[in-house]
Amino acid sequence: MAKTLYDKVFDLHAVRELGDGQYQLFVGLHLVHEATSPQAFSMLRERGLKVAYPERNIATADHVIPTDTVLRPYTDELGEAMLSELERNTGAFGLRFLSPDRGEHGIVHVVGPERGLTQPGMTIVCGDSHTTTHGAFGAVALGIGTSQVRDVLATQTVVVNRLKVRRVQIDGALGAGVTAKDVILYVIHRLGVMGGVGYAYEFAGEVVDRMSMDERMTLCNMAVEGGARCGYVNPDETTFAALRGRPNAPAGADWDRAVAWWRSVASDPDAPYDDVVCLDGAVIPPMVTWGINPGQAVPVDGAVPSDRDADEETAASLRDAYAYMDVEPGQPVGGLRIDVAFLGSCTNGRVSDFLQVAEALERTGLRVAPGVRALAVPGSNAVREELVSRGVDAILERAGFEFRFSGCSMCLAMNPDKLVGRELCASSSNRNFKGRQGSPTGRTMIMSPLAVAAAAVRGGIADPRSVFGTPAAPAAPADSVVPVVPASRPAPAE
Ligand SMILES: CC(C)[C@H](C(=O)O)[C@@H](O)C(=O)O
Ligand code: SF4
Repeated sequence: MAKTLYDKVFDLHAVRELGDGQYQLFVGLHLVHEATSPQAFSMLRERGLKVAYPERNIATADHVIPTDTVLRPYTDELGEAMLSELERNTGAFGLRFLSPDRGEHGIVHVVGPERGLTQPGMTIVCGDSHTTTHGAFGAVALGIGTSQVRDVLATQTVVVNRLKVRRVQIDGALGAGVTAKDVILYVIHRLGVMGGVGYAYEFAGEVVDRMSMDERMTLCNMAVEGGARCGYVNPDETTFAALRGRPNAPAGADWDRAVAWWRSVASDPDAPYDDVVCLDGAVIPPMVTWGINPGQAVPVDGAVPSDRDADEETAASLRDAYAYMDVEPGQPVGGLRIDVAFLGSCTNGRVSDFLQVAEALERTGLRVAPGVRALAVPGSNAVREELVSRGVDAILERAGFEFRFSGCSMCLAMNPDKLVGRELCASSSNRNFKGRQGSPTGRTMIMSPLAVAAAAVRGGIADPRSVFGTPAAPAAPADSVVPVVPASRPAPAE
């Protein structure tokens, strides 16, 4: 019987059916970070349990680590304490730890793919909602909670519900200057932030087929912001080319066998879907959020929507957003003054994101506007080293960006990188919730890296197509978008 990738991978990993739509699923790869693992390790200790398959559990540090230095001990005491705890836990339980001290660290959703750990046909979990990112490689990748982190450590299995599958088919061609970030903001705006609840999103169609792996990761990263527990793209030649030669990818005869198997897990052409949504790529504009959830987005040359014809619940959430963001219905988003520009995160902190911005800044000679604090934070240390080797750090710094060490940084501000007071931030991250970037009253507008750069140089929200001209920088070649990881130590901070 024809099947989707989701159903094939799910069935191959289902250990047993528990009833009520629940299954015990074997986990191929469990990624661990410092924010959601401490309690899980404590629970193992309390029960005297070991980690069942240590080699299938790999840890990194991302949420709390500072980005202005790599020198230990960190001056931020909480960050230092949480990192030390992760070091202790991974040491005691025999997990591989991608240590900042060896320059191996990075945001969990950046390091998995760049190390070739993320592969098609796998089940991947992590105590982090944006685990959906790994679906870009044709994996079934799910965010889990801390008690499930405990379960996976102890048994390498997790109890999950089987999801329905919605094919989100985007055909046609994107306009010049329109990026994967705009596509996913558009999808979420159209289908709603709760539209994907109960579904896995299979992203497909001509637009997705043409995307690089970096772009597919941006797309899948935010599937969860549209309510989908999992998002994926069927593996194809782009996927295989990106995996070839990576440290943990199969090699030699194993490679050919793996590729044959990876092809076989892709959705069958006649696979049945629970729902299909078809979108035209040509009509997608550069998007920017104006409100307090990722679905409250408009074209960058659009205006804050009115609550006039909205149902009561929507109207209430619109009014909440107007008040928090200090905007009015009908007000154009273009020109809204920003205080901070943040380039980075697991959504858009990869090599091609920074290359695209550097190309635009260098070509136009534009500089960050006075009064704007602009941060460029690579998603991993390997990304940072690749950017430095290409001279991208110098280009960004000449244009007025601070070029930092890698981490989650101001995406969530569980570290010293925070907004202050009512500051408004143009951000390439994925969430614009109230207080998300570290100040309880801080404001976030989500957009593509190019739009962040446009806002940085204009001092306010601006259409990247008019600031930098079109067509925008071509995407980086597919073989360079995810660097093959070096294992060197980061250069010490000045
Ligand atoms: C800290 C972690 C639990 C959280 C998540 O699950 O996504 C964070 O990464 C985020 O982006 O909000
Ligand atoms: S970069 Fe942001 S979204 Fe991604 S894992 Fe870190 S905090 Fe979460």
